[in-house]
Amino acid sequence: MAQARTLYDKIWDDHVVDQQDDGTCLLYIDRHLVHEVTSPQAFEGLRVAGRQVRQPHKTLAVVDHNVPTTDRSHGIEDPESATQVETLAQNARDFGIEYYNELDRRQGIVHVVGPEQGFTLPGMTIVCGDSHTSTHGAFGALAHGIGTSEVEHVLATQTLIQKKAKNMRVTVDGQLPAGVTAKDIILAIIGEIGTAGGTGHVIEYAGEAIRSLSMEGRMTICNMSIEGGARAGMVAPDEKTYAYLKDKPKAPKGEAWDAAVRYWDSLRTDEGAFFDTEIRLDAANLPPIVTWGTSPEDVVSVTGVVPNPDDIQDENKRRSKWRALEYMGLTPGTKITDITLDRVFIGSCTNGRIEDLRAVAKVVEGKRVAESVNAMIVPGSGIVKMQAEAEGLDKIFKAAGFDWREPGCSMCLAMNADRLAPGERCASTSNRNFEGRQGFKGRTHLVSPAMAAAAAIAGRFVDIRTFG
Ligand SMILES: CC(C)[C@H](C(=O)O)[C@@H](O)C(=O)O
Ligand code: SF4
Repeated sequence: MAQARTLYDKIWDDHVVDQQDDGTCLLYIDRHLVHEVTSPQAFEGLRVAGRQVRQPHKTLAVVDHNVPTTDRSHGIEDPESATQVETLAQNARDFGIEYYNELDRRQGIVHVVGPEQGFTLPGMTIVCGDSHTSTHGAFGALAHGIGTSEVEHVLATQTLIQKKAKNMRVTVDGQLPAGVTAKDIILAIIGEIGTAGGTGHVIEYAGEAIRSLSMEGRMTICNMSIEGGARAGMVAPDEKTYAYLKDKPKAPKGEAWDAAVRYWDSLRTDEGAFFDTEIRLDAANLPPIVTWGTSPEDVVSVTGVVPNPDDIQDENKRRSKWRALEYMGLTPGTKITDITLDRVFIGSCTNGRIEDLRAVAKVVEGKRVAESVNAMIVPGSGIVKMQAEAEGLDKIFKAAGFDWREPGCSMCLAMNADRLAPGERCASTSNRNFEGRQGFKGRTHLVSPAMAAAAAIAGRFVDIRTFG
């Protein structure tokens, strides 16, 4: 009998082109996503070497990080952003790659766009010069970020040099309580394993709570795998995956679809397959989570208090957590629900999809954003924006006092004009709370969309389970 294999093993085996004695492999890459930040030198490298893109139709380019989220119909004012965007446009033209520019409805954050177009499919190897490429693993794909020199390598050869990672399984049993979401699951996992917990591993998320999640929820989970140190995260494909992908523009059609589904059905971890590391969590016990520090592992229940770093044994860790508290302007023992906010950011490739916006609308409908808070909602893509507007969500947001923007990465990392002022405190649905992430000396608390929405209304953190 053939050896039992994990989902990761199966996709890996199906893509190995060559293997060296030391385990170094050449892996075939099915899909390559390209954005404006990590691609300019890669294209320049091709030019210098006089090379072409090996398979242009397996490559898709989109601008997301630098674009302003205000009206772009009259061009981009900021000269640096304009150059970045124009460079990608030129590279796409020169190398014959499909490109969604800032005025294209299909434009958006690369990790929202791929699945939305059916460019992302189960069983594929997917790369992008961006760490949150792990998002696409929600479809049962092997998807991860690569560096700029690797972007050049993939453009030129449609392959990548890789060594196989270890297998890790995170099983989330039980059912999520009302008000607790995929975002809380992944923050809880990172809180448990730490930001280095997944190092050297590809994580497969399994269990009842994961199966119950929508594709959007699974994307939120896989998106933050990288924050737990893993190379990639994945969820085995199932009927929900197929329902999401069916009729997407680039998904297979007719008989090709049926054949694809038959293959996708084989992408399950076999009974008895080996995992180097196993973690188990019960969804039923999870509260809504808020981060208090400058690492995604700094998590606490909304009902809790800011922890005291003096309770930490390890001296280095104790010091770094004190530094985090100082940066965040917080004192141990402060109730999370006593923390007031200046800004709220709803968006990003973690939580900028339609389901996230629906969750926000449900919380804020008929209410007003607190006087002291400036709150913005940035849809993950033009398609998300259109869908939200078709459902009238934009009206609910604007009536409540939210700023409704054009799609892009925006204040997730503040590469455009959307940023925190020094000292400003923000509830954010994004994935990183590092120092300066949302603007110099800005203070970020990571939360779910519903928690961010409630915080915007209350002007401070509130427990979404009892908010109304
Ligand atoms: C700019 C890009 C390289 C970066 C990443 O790799 O993740 C960004 O998307 C981020 O989220 O920090
Ligand atoms: S939304 Fe944020 S995390 Fe996602 S790709 Fe853009 S900058 Fe990176």
